Amino acid sequence: MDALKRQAAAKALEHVRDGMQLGLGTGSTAKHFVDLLGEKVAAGMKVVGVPTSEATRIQAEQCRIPLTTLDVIDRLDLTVDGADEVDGALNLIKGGGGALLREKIVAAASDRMIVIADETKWVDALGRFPLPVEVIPFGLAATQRMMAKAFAEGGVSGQMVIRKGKDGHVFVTDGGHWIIDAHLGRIADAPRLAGLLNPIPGVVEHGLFIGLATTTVLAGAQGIRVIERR
Ligand SMILES: O=C(CO)[C@H](O)[C@H](O)COP(=O)(O)O
Repeated sequence: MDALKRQAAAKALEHVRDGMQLGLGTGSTAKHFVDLLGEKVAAGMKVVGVPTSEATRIQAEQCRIPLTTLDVIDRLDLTVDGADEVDGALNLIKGGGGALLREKIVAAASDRMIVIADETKWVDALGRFPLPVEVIPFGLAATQRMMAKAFAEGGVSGQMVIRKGKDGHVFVTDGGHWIIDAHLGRIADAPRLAGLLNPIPGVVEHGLFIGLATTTVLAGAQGIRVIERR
């Protein structure tokens, strides 16, 4: 599986040109991309990156990839990131690694977003992977009640679990928030559900990435498939 992730990352690297401003994703697949990009930079390629998490920032610094922020530049040419699920419309579930907020800010500031993944991430409908929702701890029960209402209106339901870290404590995001993983099963209309979650005050962001990915690179046993958004 790791070899497939690296293959997808290598394919995405073919889209990187000298002088590009890049969003750098988070997770085990994006980690391969940052590694490979670091090799290009060491060989003389000139790019600048905006990392989507502290983990990626540390990795990119180790790889000596020049970094900047969205306070200094206003647009990115390309973001390359992983995903937990990708559907046929290239809508995504992201946030398995807990970086969904910065990932969405960076993707939204990018002209293009290439999603890199092994083929197990390709799904008919989003939702088997629990939907990460980043929330403010204050008033959590009220937020969860509003989320349950949004889920019901969106035709889904399921358990909401506050994410814990490996140490057993509540997982805290880079932004200081918590994550609720919503076990919804199958989301028939992901754009509609995204629209229902957006206005909830205690919801900082959710892991439905609608209309952001322009390309998906899927690596499988039979080879690499590149799927462009229609
Ligand atoms: O959204 C993410 C992090 O917030 C990741 O991109 C997603 O979880 C996929 O990770 P991996 O490449 O390790 O399977």
